[in-house]
Amino acid sequence: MWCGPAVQRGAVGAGTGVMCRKGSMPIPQGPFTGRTVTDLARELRDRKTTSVDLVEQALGAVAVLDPALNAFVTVDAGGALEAARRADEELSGGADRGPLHGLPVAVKDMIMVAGVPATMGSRHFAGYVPDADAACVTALREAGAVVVGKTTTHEFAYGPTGDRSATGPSRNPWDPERMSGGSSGGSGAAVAAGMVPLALGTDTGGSVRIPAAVCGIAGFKPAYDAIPADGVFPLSTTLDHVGVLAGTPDDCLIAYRHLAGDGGGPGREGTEPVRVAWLDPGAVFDGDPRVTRTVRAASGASAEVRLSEEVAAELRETYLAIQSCETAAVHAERLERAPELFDAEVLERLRAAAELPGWRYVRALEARRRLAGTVGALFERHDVLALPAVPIVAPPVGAREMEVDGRSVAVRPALLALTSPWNVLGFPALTVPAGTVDGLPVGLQFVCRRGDEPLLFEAAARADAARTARTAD
Ligand SMILES: NC(=O)C[C@H](N)C(=O)O
Repeated sequence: MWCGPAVQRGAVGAGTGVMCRKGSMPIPQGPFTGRTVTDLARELRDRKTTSVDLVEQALGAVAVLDPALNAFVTVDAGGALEAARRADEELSGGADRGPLHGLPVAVKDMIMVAGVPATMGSRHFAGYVPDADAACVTALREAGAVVVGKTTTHEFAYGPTGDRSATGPSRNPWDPERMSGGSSGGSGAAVAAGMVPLALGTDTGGSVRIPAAVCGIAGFKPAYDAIPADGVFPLSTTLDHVGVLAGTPDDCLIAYRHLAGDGGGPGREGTEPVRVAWLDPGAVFDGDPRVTRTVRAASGASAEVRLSEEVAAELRETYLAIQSCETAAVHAERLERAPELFDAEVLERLRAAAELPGWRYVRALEARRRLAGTVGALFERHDVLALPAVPIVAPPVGAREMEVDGRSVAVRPALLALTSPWNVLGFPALTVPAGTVDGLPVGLQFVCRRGDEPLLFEAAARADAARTARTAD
């Protein structure tokens, strides 16, 4: 029997012993598989579990499952158990901090957690221990969540493949020979394998949505700066976004409301149906037609829009120019002083980035303003755009070319093609599971304008309900 991580309830720690197989590969089912944040919050309030118990389940799952997946760089068992004990005391004393209170969460290793090593996936930061929490970690702690550890990132988050990290590649729970995506690949694998119910990631060109899509979970990149990035190591400061990975879009929304500087914005007021338009990905990237078909069928779109080839090309070039110049600025001293400490592929990208002339950056900033108007106009008649998050299934770990529909496709541009435009424009974008192709998950991405997040989540909830109904048939 072959079944995905989200199909069955937890084996590890829950004692059911469920392990699914594809070929000879065991598919892990951790204790949080199929348990939503709302389920866990109810279990805690009904005294069916405690935060200490949930944290012990997470730690147990990491011990059993992580050797095959490499989702975690650092596990803070002592700190987590202590925080869980405090959470239990507060809850039993009636001090309820809301749905995240007492829940174990994981944090990408680009985000600072006080007293816990932060490597950014790089040998440059071996032994570095920050002394303060990032703002998003403070917000999680204020919501009562318990940080159990730090997750694997592509070195300095500079790569969507998640397989170039000082501590080795993170692997996909659906098939550990495949990538879990990047750069928040550890967060994707940790949630998809049910080791934790929720994880933080960062997304500069797709790094939350890519792992979420290829690991079959939900991933939300909010509007630019909606979650403050203080205490997050930069990749490209005007493209970097902090985001959330979880089992369902609803869980992402719950976390987002606690993380957003503005409290997550207003709820939805109108009762009009959400107008969802399919954004034909063809002009942007020629991907796997089976992925496009599967995602489209799940989208609930009632109209179709296209970007011109020129606009698609301008979005791509703008993204690359802005990211290259900004990341070259972040790493200029390291590149000069200790280039040998970088992974070879990351070094090659950084060197190429540093070659780009300054006028390209200025032009790209101008283009970004123009593009916001052009693409923003699509939202005059539609509330939400739907498109695949990633136009191919998870490539094998280490692959840089992959056969797609009888052609050879370059993996990195393929992974980034449909997610990076929304970093350039700063629009909120959410991916949800949309089914499988070749037994591997594919993600459906919804995009909206800043302020329309309630519509985005409503469109996603509908697609999710339809998918769950289909799965149950
Ligand atoms: N961090 C990411 O979103 C990936 C990065 N933008 C890249 O180009 O590799």
